[in-house]
Amino acid sequence: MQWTVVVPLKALARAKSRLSDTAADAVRPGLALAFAQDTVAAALACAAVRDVAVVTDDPVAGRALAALGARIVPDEPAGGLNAALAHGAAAVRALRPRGAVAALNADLPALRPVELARVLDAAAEFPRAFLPDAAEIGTTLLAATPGGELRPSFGPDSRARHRASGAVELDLAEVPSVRQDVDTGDDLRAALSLGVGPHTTAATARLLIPGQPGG
Ligand SMILES: Nc1nc2c(ncn2[C@@H]2O[C@H](COP(=O)(O)OP(=O)(O)OP(=O)(O)O)[C@@H](O)[C@H]2O)c(=O)[nH]1
Ligand SMILES: C=C(OP(=O)(O)O)C(=O)O
Repeated sequence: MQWTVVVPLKALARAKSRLSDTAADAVRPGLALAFAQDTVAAALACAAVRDVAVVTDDPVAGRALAALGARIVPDEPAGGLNAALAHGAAAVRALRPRGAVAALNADLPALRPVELARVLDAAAEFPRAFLPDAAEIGTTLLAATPGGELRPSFGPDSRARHRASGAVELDLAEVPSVRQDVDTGDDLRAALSLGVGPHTTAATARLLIPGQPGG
C-alpha cells in the first residue's frame, strides 16, 4: 500500500519550547526546521510513501520543505495541532478520496525510510493504527487505511487517547527511529545516538550537548 504522509509543523518561532534548556531562543527555530527537514526527507525516501503534505503557515519552513519535494498545505488558523492534521488529511483525501493517510510528527530527526516502511506496512492491516513514542506516553504516527478516518488526538498522553478511540497500537520491534521524537535535551541525545539526518547534524554541530563529542 502507498501512503500520503501528513506532517504538522507549527511556526518555527514558537516550536520546541521544551528544548529551551538545551538550545537558546535564537537557535531553536533552526533546530526545529532541521528536525522537520530530516523527517520529511526520510519520509519522501520511504518505499511505502507516495507523497508528503506538510501543514504549516511558516513561510521559511514552507519554502525549505517544498524544496525537498513536500506539498505545503496552509494551516487552520488558531486551530492547533489536531485541527491542522484533520485539515491536512481532508486536503489529501479531496485529491485522492480512497487514499491511505498517515500523520507523522515533524520532530523525528533520526527517521530511517526502511523503518517507516515497516510501520506503514503493519498499519496497512488495520482501518486505524498508531505507533507510541519512545517514552510510551505519546504518539509519533497515526494511520488510516482507505475509507478510515484519521481522527487525530495528538498532544500530552496521546497514546492512551488513541488506544481508547479504537486505533490499533502497533507493537513492532526494530523501529526506534520512528518512535524517537525530540522534545527534550535527553530526547535529542537519544536521537543523536541513533544517528540523525544531515540537517540536524549541521544544526546541532554548534550546540554543546553534555555527553556528546565536544559537549
Ligand atoms: N500545523 C500545525 N502544527 C502544529 C501545531 N501545534 C503543534 N504542531 C506540530 O505538532 C507536533 C507536536 O507539537 P508540540 O509537541 O505541541 O510542539 P513542539 O514544537 O514539537 O514542542 P513544544 O513547543 O516543546 O511543545 C510538531 O510537529 C509541531 O510542529 C499547530 O497549531 N499547527
Ligand atoms: C504531539 C505529541 O508529541 P509531543 O508532544 O511529544 O511532541 C504526541 O505525543 O501526541
